[in-house]
Amino acid sequence: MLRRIDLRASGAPAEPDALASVLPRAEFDVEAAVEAVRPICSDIAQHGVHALRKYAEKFDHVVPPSFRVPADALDKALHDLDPQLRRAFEISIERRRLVSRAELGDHQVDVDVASGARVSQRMTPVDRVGLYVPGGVAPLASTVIMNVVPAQVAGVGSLALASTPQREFGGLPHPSILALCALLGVDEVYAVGGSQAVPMFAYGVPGLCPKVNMITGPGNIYTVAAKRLVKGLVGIDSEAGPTEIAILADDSAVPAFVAADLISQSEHDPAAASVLITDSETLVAAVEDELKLQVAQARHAARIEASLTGQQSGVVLVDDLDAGIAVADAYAAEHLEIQTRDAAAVSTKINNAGAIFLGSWSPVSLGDYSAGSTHVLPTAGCACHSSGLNVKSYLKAVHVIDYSEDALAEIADSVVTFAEAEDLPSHGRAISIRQERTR
Ligand SMILES: NC(=O)c1ccc[n+]([C@@H]2O[C@H](COP(=O)([O-])OP(=O)(O)OC[C@H]3O[C@@H](n4cnc5c(N)ncnc54)[C@H](O)[C@@H]3O)[C@@H](O)[C@H]2O)c1
Ligand SMILES: N[C@H](CO)Cc1c[nH]c[nH+]1
Ligand SMILES: [Zn+2]
Repeated sequence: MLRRIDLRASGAPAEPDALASVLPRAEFDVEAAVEAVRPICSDIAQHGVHALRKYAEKFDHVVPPSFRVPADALDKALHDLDPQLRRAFEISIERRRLVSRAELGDHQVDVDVASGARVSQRMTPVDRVGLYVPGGVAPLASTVIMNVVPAQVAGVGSLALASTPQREFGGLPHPSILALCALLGVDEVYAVGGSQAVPMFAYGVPGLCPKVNMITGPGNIYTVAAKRLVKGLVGIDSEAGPTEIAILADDSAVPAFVAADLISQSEHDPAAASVLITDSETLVAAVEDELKLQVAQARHAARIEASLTGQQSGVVLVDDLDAGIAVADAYAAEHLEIQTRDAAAVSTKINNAGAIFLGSWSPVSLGDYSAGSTHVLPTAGCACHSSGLNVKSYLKAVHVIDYSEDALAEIADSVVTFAEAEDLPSHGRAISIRQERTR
């Protein structure tokens, strides 16, 4: 089922870039999708609600009676929430909040670089954030938690949240998403799908949604492309697109677990990527057998099969564990599972991954819902430069500079020299004028 990329004894490229270029990746990438969403973004910027209606009809096949979800719909969703599901939500919130508070840490910086010369750093939250929760393929209620909890812990003052309108629910987002918003105290909720919600948040829509300063949350390739387009006008978190799982495994891995974990992430999207990296032919054969059995029993078999057989998925065969580590690092997976002997030790050799799951008992699905970690993670190789969504994503570092007259005098010549070297003498003058005044 999985295509094979055999790097054994072939002198696999040593440089990470060259190695990455022979690994499985999607053909239709974010850059390609940018051209599809560019006109949508400018249409919404110019024509607001009118354009939102047009694209809701086209992509979501329902036009909500009101794009802003009424307060009573939020209350009703929470009231009607199944108690067992509510308990699962609460556990997930509790764990994500515990970890978020720890992420906040103690970031007070006050440094006296010389006598009377102090540089401090204050962390300030982004004022207003637009959060996106995917709902096109499946209603990802857990993504409400992954967005809202760290934003609240960071102290973001104004939170707006959007998710796809659902025909089945009269154009409202899925009730489980609304219930979680109510549970977490988010009352500004929109029934707007990803490639429309991003420009709505970025430009603002008069009479509906005030502009935000930052947009976070995952989505399909179009949602991610829209975020790339508006980046700069607003802040964005990492590009968290179609899900990826890479599993680095040796012959100690349990084939049924490996297959189940590959399938679990393929369930998200025909464009999702599932990659097995191993030096064991025996494991590959056993995983293939398991895939056949397990895919046949899966509710979303067609979607899973499309993902597993797509060119973004595959088995990468390597000579040994060290070669596997190099492949995993070059691939920079959103999720990397390590199912080898001494997985913890192996993980210390990995630099590039959105999140790392150790051993047989920490599958990605656990992280998706209830581990306490984030599930909004960088995809398409972005894990080599970006982090998953966390409390710090919503904070800005502001340096505060406080020098006394004597401390400035002490460094004045140095600054003037530096300014001259850059041919910016007026910069130097702003220093020397102060020295003249005080003489
Ligand atoms: N990386 C992460 O952290 C992470 C987390 C959760 C989910 N995901 C991914 O999120 C995605 C969820 O899929 P979804 O479809 O439900 O996402 P979604 O909610 O982002 O997409 C639905 C929206 O896509 C837009 N759209 C659809 N077709 C379009 C087209 N042809 N042109 C322009 N826009 C179009 C519309 O706005 C539609 O409302 C999956 O790919 C999943 O793997 C990623
Ligand atoms: N695996 C997804 C992150 O890529 C997150 C998710 C939400 N629900 C289920 N899974
Ligand atoms: Zn998932």
